[in-house]
Amino acid sequence: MDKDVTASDGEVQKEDSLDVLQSTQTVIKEALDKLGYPEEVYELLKEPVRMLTVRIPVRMDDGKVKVFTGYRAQHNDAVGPTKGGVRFHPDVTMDEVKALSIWMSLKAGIVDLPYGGGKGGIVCEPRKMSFRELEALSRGYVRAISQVVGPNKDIPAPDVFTNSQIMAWMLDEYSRIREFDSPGFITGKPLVLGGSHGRESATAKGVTIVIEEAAKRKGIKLEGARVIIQGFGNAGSYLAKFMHDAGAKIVAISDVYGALYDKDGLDIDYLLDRRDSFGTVTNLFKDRLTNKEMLELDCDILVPAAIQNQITSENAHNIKAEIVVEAANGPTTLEATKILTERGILLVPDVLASVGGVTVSYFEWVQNNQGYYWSEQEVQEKLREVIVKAFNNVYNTAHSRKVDMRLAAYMVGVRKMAEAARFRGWV
Ligand SMILES: NC(=O)c1ccc[n+]([C@@H]2O[C@H](COP(=O)([O-])OP(=O)(O)OC[C@H]3O[C@@H](n4cnc5c(N)ncnc54)[C@H](O)[C@@H]3O)[C@@H](O)[C@H]2O)c1
Repeated sequence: MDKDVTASDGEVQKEDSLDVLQSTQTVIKEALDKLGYPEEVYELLKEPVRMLTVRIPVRMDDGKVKVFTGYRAQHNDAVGPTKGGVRFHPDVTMDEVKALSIWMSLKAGIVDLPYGGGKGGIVCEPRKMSFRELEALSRGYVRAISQVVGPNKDIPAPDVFTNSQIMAWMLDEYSRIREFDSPGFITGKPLVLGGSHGRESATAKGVTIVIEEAAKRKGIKLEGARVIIQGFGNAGSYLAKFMHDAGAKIVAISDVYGALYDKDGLDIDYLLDRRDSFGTVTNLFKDRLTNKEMLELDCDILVPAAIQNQITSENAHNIKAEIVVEAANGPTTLEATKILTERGILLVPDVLASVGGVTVSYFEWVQNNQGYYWSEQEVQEKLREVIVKAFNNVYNTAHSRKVDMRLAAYMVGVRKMAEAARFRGWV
């Protein structure tokens, strides 16, 4: 069975998140070694500098109090304040939050933002909670972490199952506690509360730009290119739309229920129209493939945009794509990365491919700080500039240092943080 993000088997999920932390640490170690940093730098960067666990009591609609567990990890603040999303999910674990905070540091380094990485999570089942309960939980979380967050300390954002409404409640709670309006405390806000144009589709826009750059390197024209996208949620659905608009042929898409395939290209507008708010649509069709079958179909570009551990040593030999772009976090194992690279497939790793979200979050924070707001076009132009530069930097590092794209991305991502820590006299 696919390991679902909604899997109820807590043990399996815990093992997965430990794997994610361990494999992240493995690549960080390799990157620091390649860059010639001593062991103490790795000792500092292998774990967050600060990890807070909080208990949040919430009076539920039935009158009883339920106490939720939440986390906030701050990986490293040598470069600047930490930044990263808060996820609401029943399977959130401390190790997962730690690993995700490290990834945020790497992403910030790759796009050269003045941040370190942070991440938060609350163990809860938001799909079974009322609006009122979600508001109370969001406000309770901010009260519990208010001492360690702030516009110049640690800046939260949306993540899995959190959205602009939740960011608005969190902003309001923080502003009440501090007794002044501080829109730069959180990003991913509604536009009327200081949100940025282009934030919602930023991740998919970033992935689209990365695909354009990767396609150029492989001599593939996007017009008519055959694309497979796993996952039809926020990332996958916007991406399908952008790629479709760019003239690519989306031959397959999938969600948790299965995959749809048409070698002549799917009707993306129709599927977007029928998709529900959880990113599912394939359950409306009888003729479905499994996710596993879909990943091995013939195509030019494959984009895993759903969950982790999808391309492993078991199926990496059967992937037909020339380019694999990881829109999801951790969809390819380290073993599979090696296999794909040896086969000449251009793999764009998650820490590079999905930087669009944090980049536009940064733009939002900058606009909040200066109190001057940009047009959609300005946001898009600045995003393209940042992502093209980051892609070139990683691609060139991979070639000049003769390493795979994942290790190259980690080398680029970790360098600024390590240097900043050194200049500060920490290591
Ligand atoms: N949305 C963002 O801004 C953003 C930013 C960075 C990284 N990501 C990563 O992209 C991935 C998708 O995020 P999202 O925001 O689109 O999530 P989402 O919850 O909106 O959508 C997830 C999609 O994956 C599908 N899915 C769930 N379990 C599956 C399974 N076992 N097999 C196949 N499909 C499955 C769901 O049906 C849905 O279509 C995640 O790994 C996330 O961490 C997202």
